[in-house]
Amino acid sequence: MTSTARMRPARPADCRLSDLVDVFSLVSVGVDPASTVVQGVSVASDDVLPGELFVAVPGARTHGAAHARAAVEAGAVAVVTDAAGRDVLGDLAGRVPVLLTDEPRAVAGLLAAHVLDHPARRLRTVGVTGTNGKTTTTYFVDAALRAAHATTAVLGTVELRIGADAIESPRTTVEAPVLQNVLALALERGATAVAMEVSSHALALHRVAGTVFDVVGFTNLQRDHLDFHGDMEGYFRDKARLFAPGQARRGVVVVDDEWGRRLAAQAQIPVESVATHVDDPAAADADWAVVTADVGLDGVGSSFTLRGPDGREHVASSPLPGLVNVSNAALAIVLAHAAGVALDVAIAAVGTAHAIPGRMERVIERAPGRPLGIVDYAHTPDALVLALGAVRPITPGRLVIVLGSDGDRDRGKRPIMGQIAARLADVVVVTDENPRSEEPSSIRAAILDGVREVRPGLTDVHEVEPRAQAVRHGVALAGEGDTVIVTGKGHEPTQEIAGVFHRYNDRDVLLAAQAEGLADAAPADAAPDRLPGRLPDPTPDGAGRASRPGDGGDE
Ligand SMILES: CC(=O)N[C@H]1[C@@H](OP(=O)(O)OP(=O)(O)OC[C@H]2O[C@@H](n3ccc(=O)[nH]c3=O)[C@H](O)[C@@H]2O)O[C@H](CO)[C@@H](O)[C@@H]1O[C@H](C)C(=O)N[C@@H](C)C(=O)N[C@H](CCC(=O)O)C(=O)O
Ligand SMILES: Nc1ncnc2c1ncn2[C@@H]1O[C@H](COP(=O)(O)OP(=O)(O)OP(=O)(O)O)[C@@H](O)[C@H]1O
Repeated sequence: MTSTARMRPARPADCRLSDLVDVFSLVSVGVDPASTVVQGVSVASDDVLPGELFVAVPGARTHGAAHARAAVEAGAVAVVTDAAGRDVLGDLAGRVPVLLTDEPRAVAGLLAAHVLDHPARRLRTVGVTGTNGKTTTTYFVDAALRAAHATTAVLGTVELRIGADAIESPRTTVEAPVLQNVLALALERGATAVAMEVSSHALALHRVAGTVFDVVGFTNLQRDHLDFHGDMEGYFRDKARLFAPGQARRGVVVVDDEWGRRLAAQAQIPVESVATHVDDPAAADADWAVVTADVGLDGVGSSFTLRGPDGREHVASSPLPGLVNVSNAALAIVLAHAAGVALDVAIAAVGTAHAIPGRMERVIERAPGRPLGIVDYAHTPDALVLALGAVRPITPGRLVIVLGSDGDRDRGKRPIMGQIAARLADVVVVTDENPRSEEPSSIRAAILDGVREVRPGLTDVHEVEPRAQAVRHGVALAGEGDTVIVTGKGHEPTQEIAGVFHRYNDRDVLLAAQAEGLADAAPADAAPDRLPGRLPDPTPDGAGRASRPGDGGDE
C-alpha cells in the first residue's frame, strides 16, 4: 500500500466547525458553519475523505482553491482558504461553509492538530533535521526509543512506520494534516513515542505546524536544495525554525560545522551541543563530545567514546561504517537520552540498530570471487566524499562507483559530484538518477565535465544508461576484493523520468546483477578502458570521452 489515505485514525474526529472559527479567528464567507461537524483535515482534493475540512493553500503550481469543487464532491464539508482562493471558488460559498485566513498553509497543521485533539501532546516526539544524516539518525533514535517503549513510530524518507506496519513515504516530511493523521493513528495503535525526519521544505512550508516536539536534533548543514531556499543563509534560516519555542521544547545540536555552532548559540530553546570530530577545538566547549573513535576496518561499524556533560566517558558504537555514522550515533544517543531513555539503554540500542534501507546498505557481501556491493543514498558532494571515504578502507581492490545526479534540482553540484567520484573512486560509471523533466544526457554531461577536470583522459570512466544497465555494468567490472557502491537513490522505490515514476530500486537491481552472474561474464581482469564500444573521441588528442558500453553493443 502506498497511499497515505489509509494513514488516518480508525475513529474519525468529531469537532464543531464553529470551534475552529473561534480558535483560529477564521472569517466566514459561505454557508453558516454553526451546524457543521469536521472529522478530519486535508490539503489535497484527491486525498480528502467525506466529512473532512479541505484547506485550499496557494502552491507553486496551482491554488488549492481550484480543486475545492473536487474536494467537496469527494465529501469535504467546508473549505478554508485565503482571499485569493475565495476568488477562485465561484459559487461554492453558496454550497458549503467557506472560511478565510491570511495564511492557510500555516494554519492547516494547527487545524488538523485541533480536530484530532493534539496527538503529538500524547506522544514522546523527536524530530531530526539537517542536510545529511536525518534518516540514519532517526532510525538510530527509533532503536533507542524501542528499547524503552513497547510501540514506536518512525516517519521519514524511507517509510511511515507504526509498530511493524509501514507504507512507502511520499516524501521526507508529509503534508501537515497527513502528519497529524499519522500521529493520531500511531496513538490508536498504542505507540507512545515517535522519531521523525523534518526536512527544510517541511519547515518552510509549515508541515510540522501543530507539533511541538519534545526534542529536536540538528545533524549538519551542507550545500543542497538551494533551488528552493535561494542561498545557504535562507537554507539555515528555514532549518533554524525547528529550534523555536513554538516548535520544540529542547534541542540537541551537532556543532561540528559553523552552522551548528551558530544554531546552538542563537536557539531560543535549551540546547545541548555535541561535538563528534575527535580533537576538534569545538569539543572543549561542547556538552557532549566524541573523544575517541575507532573506525573498524571490517566495514561493519565503529566504536567510540562519548564524554558527557558531567565529564564521564561512555563506550558506545555505531552499527554503520564511517565517521559520519559515529556522528549520527552520538547525536541519536543524546537525543534519545533527552527524550527520556536511560543513557546506557540508548547506547546499547543504537549500537545494535538494524540496517537502514539504502544507507550504507551492504547488499552483496564480499566473498571469494565476489565484490562487496553497497547502496548508499549520498546525493550531495559532502555526503559523497564521506561515503567514498568510509568504503575505501574496506576495499582491498578497486572502488567502483555508479552515480548520477537529480534533474530539476541544484545543477551546480553535478560537476562537483563528478570531480569527487573521479578523485576518490577507481572506476566511475556515470548514469541517470531521477532526470525528471530534464534531458538525461545533459545531466550526465555535466557530471562528466567534473570527472574530466580530474581525469582528462576519462580513463576508467563509463557513461551508461539506463541506470539498471549501469549497475549491471559496475558489477561486471568488479571482482574479488573490489567494492561497487551505487549512490544517490538509496531506498527509493521509483525512478522519475519525464514526469513518470517507474518502479526501480538500486538494491533489487544490484542483487539481480549479482545473481545474473554478470561478474563472471566480464573477464576477471577487464579494465573498463579496455572494454569495446567506445565512442569516437571528441578531442583532437583522443582523450576526454567516456566509454559507452550500451552503444557498442558489448553487453
Ligand atoms: C516545494 C514542495 O514541496 N512542493 C510540494 C507542494 O507543492 P505546492 O504546495 O506548491 O502544491 P501545488 O501542486 O502548487 O498545489 C497547491 C495545493 O493544491 C492542492 N491540489 C493540487 C492539485 C489537485 O489536483 N488537487 C489539490 O488539492 C495540493 O495538494 C496543494 O495543497 O505540494 C505538492 C502536492 O502535495 C507537492 O507535489 C510538491 O512537492 C514537490 C513536487 C516536491 O518535490 N517536494 C520536495 C522538494 C520536498 O518536499 N522535499 C522534501 C525533502 C527534501 C530533502 O531533504 O531531500 C520533503 O520533505 O520530502
Ligand atoms: N552525519 C552525516 N554527515 C554527512 N553525511 C552523512 C551523514 N550521515 C549520513 N551521511 C551521508 O548522507 C547520505 C544520506 O544519509 P541520510 O539518508 O541519513 O540523510 P538524510 O538527511 O535523511 O538525507 P535526505 O534528506 O536526502 O533524505 C548517506 O547515504 C551518507 O552517505
